[in-house]
Amino acid sequence: MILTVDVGNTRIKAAVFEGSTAVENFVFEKNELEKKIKKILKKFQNCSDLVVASVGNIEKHSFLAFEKEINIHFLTHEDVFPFTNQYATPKTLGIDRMVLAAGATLKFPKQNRLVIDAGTCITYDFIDENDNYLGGAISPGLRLRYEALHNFTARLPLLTLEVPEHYIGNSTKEAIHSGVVNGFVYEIDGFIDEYRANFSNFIIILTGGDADFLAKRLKNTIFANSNFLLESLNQTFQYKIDND
Ligand SMILES: Nc1ncnc2c1ncn2[C@@H]1O[C@H](COP(=O)(O)OP(=O)(O)O)[C@@H](O)[C@H]1O
Ligand SMILES: CC(C)(COP(=O)(O)O)[C@@H](O)C(=O)NCCC(=O)O
Ligand SMILES: [K+]
Repeated sequence: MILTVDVGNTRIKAAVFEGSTAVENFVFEKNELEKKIKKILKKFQNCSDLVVASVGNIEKHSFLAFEKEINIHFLTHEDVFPFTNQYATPKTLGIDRMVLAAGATLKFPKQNRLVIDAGTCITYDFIDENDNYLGGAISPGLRLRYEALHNFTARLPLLTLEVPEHYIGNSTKEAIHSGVVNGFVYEIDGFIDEYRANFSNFIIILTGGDADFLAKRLKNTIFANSNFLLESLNQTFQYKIDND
């Protein structure tokens, strides 16, 4: 069994895999890391490897306490990936984006793929049918948009997610909800339309903490898979074993 851990900028997601099946999923905060991992390893004593992708402020040493119990693989851009990286700054490419790109490449061979991860940030990653990773986009995620409006103005309240009644917001609150939620949805539909206009035959993978919320609201029909990053981590690790 493999324990996969995704350290994002908001929270930590983990899953135990038996082959390609996620047996159990976990979500927790950064300050709970050691306690939670300990608990998971106690429950799943057959776990042989722990595979981590971190873009948060959690480094390899945070896992050293488990070194005696389990093999630790803290992925970096120096690991083997199943695509050709054409990003101009490959060393600064987020490891989460590399893992998503690897998962998309392995799971959907010989086609263009667009991965959209709606987490703290929205990331767009495009891998063409010849397995070239071309890049994509980074923009603020849903909660970040609400927080930014409040943090960088004098008069805007901090609101939490509510679906706007109308695109014409008729109060401060409604205007903010419309700007954040509709802006979020229009942005993603706009990007998808742009890719569609330029590439035929491509698959879209939608993931991240806001994926389910989004999937229902996009003009484009896409199925959300909020487990795609953890599944991709599991697959990237298998690929690393086979190709190292
Ligand atoms: N319980 C929750 N705590 C925090 N964010 C949540 C929660 N449920 C849904 N979200 C949404 O998930 C987004 C963060 O997604 P996530 O994939 O966890 O981020 P990251 O991978 O960057 O840590 C936020 O924009 C927020 O709207
Ligand atoms: C863009 C990100 C902050 C997204 O993080 P997340 O929303 O998954 O927490 C992360 O992938 C990152 O730090 N990237 C480095 C810059 C780049 O990918 O080019
Ligand atoms: K993201």
